[in-house]
Amino acid sequence: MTAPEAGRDGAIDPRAFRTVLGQFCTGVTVITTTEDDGTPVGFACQSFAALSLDPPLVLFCPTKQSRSWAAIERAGRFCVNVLAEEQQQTCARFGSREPDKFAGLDWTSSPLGSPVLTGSLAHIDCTVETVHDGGDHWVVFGRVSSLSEVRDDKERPLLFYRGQYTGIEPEKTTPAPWRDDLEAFLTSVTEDTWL
Ligand SMILES: Cc1cc2nc3c(=O)[nH]c(=O)nc-3n(C[C@H](O)[C@H](O)[C@H](O)COP(=O)(O)OP(=O)(O)OC[C@H]3O[C@@H](n4cnc5c(N)ncnc54)[C@H](O)[C@@H]3O)c2cc1C
Ligand SMILES: NC(=O)c1ccc[n+]([C@@H]2O[C@H](COP(=O)([O-])OP(=O)(O)OC[C@H]3O[C@@H](n4cnc5c(N)ncnc54)[C@H](O)[C@@H]3O)[C@@H](O)[C@H]2O)c1
Repeated sequence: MTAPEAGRDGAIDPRAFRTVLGQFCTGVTVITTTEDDGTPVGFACQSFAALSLDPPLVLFCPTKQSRSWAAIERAGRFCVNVLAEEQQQTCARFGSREPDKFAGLDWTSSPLGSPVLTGSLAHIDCTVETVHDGGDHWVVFGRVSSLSEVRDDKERPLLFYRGQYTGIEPEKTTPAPWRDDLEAFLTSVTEDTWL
């Protein structure tokens, strides 16, 4: 496959951007909050990451037109639901413009009052800390208020890769052999250790 070319003025072609950035496989989250009247709100979000351990911060990037972000900004709080492999349909619904994304779904309230989707792998309850400009998106830093239990180490995450949903192979619920080396790398503490 030939490399995507930049436009004549050096601009990056949006399709090429998506194709190349789509090589970066991630998990998927649904980020939720509630309106003042208690109406639940949420959207599918791939651009989520751990940011800081001390203080405990996470980040996500909503598009500037997002009505879910407008609701989160008003509420000042949100809950990150880390999706499990079985939640593909849920993800598709929260990635759509369906008017009632919560219809027929089971959910409970987090300690801060944001929706926790039943069946999620984990959830992270946050307050909005700061908001930064990110082109056509905002970069939102959230302060972690509380963390869920981890359900079961046999559960597998939903993944998004090349613009499609995928998952970890069924038999791969235990660490691969190379994992020992990775573990040693991740747990070695040096001045520039990230985690
Ligand atoms: C796997 C996956 C990962 C995703 N990751 C992200 C992510 O990281 N960040 C992100 O922002 N989105 C992401 N999306 C897309 C997002 O989930 C959907 O766009 C979702 O519908 C947004 O919900 P909302 O309530 O914020 O949007 P809505 O406010 O319901 O709008 C949906 C979309 O319509 C457009 N829109 C809204 N209002 C207007 C208007 N007045 N005029 C014109 N257009 C308008 C916007 O582009 C908006 O994103 C992802 C989707 C999927 C499936
Ligand atoms: N960061 C985002 O806002 C983001 C991320 C993934 C998907 N989406 C949206 O979800 C829908 C489904 O996506 P698809 O099946 O067409 O996959 P796609 O082929 O558009 O996505 C491939 C990759 O491109 C990037 N990407 C796509 N849309 C982006 C955007 N608006 N801003 C920044 N990066 C973006 C992501 O890294 C994604 O993994 C589309 O409407 C897409 O815009 C948005």
